[in-house]
Amino acid sequence: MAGEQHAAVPAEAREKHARLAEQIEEHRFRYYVNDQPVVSDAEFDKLLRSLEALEEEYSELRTPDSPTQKVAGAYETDFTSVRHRERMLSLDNAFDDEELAAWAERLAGELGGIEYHLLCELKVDGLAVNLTYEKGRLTRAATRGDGRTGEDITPNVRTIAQIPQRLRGERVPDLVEIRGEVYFPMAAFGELNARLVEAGDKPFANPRNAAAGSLRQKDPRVTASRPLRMVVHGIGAREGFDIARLSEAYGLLREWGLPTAQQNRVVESLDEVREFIAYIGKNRHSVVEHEIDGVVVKLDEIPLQGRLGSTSRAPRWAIAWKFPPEEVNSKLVNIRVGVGRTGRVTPYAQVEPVTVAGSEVEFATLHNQEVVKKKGVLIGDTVVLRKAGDVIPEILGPVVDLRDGTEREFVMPAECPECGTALRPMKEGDIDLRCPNAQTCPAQLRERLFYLAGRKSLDIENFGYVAATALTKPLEPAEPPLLDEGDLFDLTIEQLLPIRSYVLDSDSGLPKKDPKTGEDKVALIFANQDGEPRKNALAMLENIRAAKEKPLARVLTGLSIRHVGPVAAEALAREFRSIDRIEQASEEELAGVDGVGGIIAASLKEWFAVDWHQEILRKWRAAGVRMEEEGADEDRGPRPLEGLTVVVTGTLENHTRDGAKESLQNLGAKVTGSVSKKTSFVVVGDSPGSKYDKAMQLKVPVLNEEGFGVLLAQGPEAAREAAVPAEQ
Ligand SMILES: NC(=O)c1ccc[n+]([C@@H]2O[C@H](COP(=O)([O-])OP(=O)(O)OC[C@H]3O[C@@H](n4cnc5c(N)ncnc54)[C@H](O)[C@@H]3O)[C@@H](O)[C@H]2O)c1
Ligand SMILES: [Zn+2]
Repeated sequence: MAGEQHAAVPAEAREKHARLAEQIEEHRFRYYVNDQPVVSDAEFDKLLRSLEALEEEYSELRTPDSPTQKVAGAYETDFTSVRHRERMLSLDNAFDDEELAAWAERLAGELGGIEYHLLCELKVDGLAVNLTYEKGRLTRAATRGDGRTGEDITPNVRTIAQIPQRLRGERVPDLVEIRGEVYFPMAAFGELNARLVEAGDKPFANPRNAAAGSLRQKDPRVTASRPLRMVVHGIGAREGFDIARLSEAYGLLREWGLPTAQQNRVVESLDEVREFIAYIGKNRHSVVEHEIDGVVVKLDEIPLQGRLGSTSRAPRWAIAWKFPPEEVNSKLVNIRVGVGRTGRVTPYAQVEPVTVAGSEVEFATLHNQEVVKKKGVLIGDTVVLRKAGDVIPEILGPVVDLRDGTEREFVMPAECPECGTALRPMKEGDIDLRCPNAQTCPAQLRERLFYLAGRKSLDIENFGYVAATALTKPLEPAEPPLLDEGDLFDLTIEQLLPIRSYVLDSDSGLPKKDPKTGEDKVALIFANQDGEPRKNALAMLENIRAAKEKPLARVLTGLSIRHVGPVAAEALAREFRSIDRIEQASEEELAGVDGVGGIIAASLKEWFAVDWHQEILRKWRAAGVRMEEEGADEDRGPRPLEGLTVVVTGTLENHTRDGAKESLQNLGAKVTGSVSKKTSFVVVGDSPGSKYDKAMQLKVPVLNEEGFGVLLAQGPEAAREAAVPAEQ
């Protein structure tokens, strides 16, 4: 019989099975014992799936000791092994809706008409732990191990503040096994790796490994120093209490002082499960402080769970919906540095292109040279790359166990990669290094031009990264048409036609490659092959010309004055109505403008004091760029409230908050958000809150809506008469 079955399986399939099984076992060992996996979970899952597919085809290969049939984790380790009273299982997975629906259908079939509920939970990406409480006291904590026996980690678990040593409340049972997940909060992960690297220890590749590695320490004092947390998500053996629904059990667990999840939801239909999955999928990074790799759907009725039972590795009454992986492993090919608009020099990682969370990733930011050090990554490392939603891709950590000695440390360059100027921190003590050549560094100028042409500033169409690069650092002619932004509005088509430059990829900003030669692609940017102007070059010039007429706030934004973004520019333009007036205003006057403040005021003063900035203004003015709002010189009418500072709080009956503010500003008053001794009046409507109390405390005159009317109509003297007298 056995002989016949063997004959049915081709030798290659058998070999492939053995090879895969061995690989899987090795990865499991690295993952569960060393806490240092060398492949991503997605890659691991793929291996396991191929093994399953093979066993699907040749069922003889599905022996009880196949990796597909076991809860992984029967290893000799440094810890004493302990037997769980009830088995700890893994979960079956659903990777698509079809698999989920098939599970739900099977469930309904087996229950044949009995009413039941589904409990949706988050799948916590941590490590499974079993807590045994006897007579309410925590007597043992263990890892899952192979599901029957795990590692005794009691002293380590006792260091986790969130886990009660003693259950509180009235209905504490004689015995209960609590199952849950210990995790490492994402936000604390970088800090831990930085500490490890500094101490010369191996950094962790991701938070899940950090959780496992921190908990499985020989010395519990080390565990105690790590910010581990836990969520409970199940019950094992129990004596002395009975409960009908798992969702109700969680309520009880919470009363006992155990950390249960906040997001669990009981539903009745598969469609509601789908809704929950969709909602969590969308809010994966905002609902909790830990990583989640999916949603677990469980049959809520505990007696019915028993009826369905389990396979050798997983319950039939639950299923795990897996989210697309956000972590992949890739090779760190190089660390390059980029120069930003303000000259800040930032290292960034270039990895072998990989697809993660639906998009291809080739670059990840590294922020500064200290971050590179703290992450402990070396050029040539295999690294764990994370792309979470719309967030910029990030390197979590290196896979240290794959190093072969050829990796090298990143060295921050001493000179600007674009203009060769020696880099330095702007202020003493700054971590960030900058290229001090703000005026003509092609990188900084390119970024400024790109910003100036952007939607928040002058919004110049046909003027993108390619044009900005070509105008600041062409390959030909040797002298670029723009050495700073001063000549922007004087550009002519004759200047543009001969420019040859790299053809940049709009995503990466790097030169495209010529498919034939493999070299960086170089071309005429503004002219076609016959040397005639391209349509979009002419359009760009036309749009630059038209931009001269844009409102003052946009022109101000386009000057790339530090901290002066569109909002501050708007406030400045509204208040002063011309660049000259802004320049002439004192630092105090500038700082007093709502939406401006001290930092921006100082930055403006600094900016106007620089010669080449003045030269830009001179050239722009000569070219006809708008330097003042229309009617700026006309009489603005009387300003009877000039010099007053007013706070408006609470709801007014006859004015909106903005309306009240505007009326005050039109009459020359300054409107601020917080009450101080310098405040002239506080206008209060209904439910005014703490600002009213503050006004009373500081004895600032308080106006009700009627008093506010007096202020607008008759001025401060009359308003003071109408003010609510402050408490003495
Ligand atoms: N990268 C590697 O080399 C490597 C090696 C081995 C395993 N792994 C990874 O480990 C995982 C496989 O481990 P597994 O067998 O534990 O399966 P699993 O992680 O897919 O699911 C089972 C586990 O989910 C946990 N869980 C989290 N939230 C839960 C909840 N709300 N309710 C119930 N259980 C919950 C439980 O602890 C349970 O043991 C996979 O993600 C796999 O990729 C990776
Ligand atoms: Zn430079």
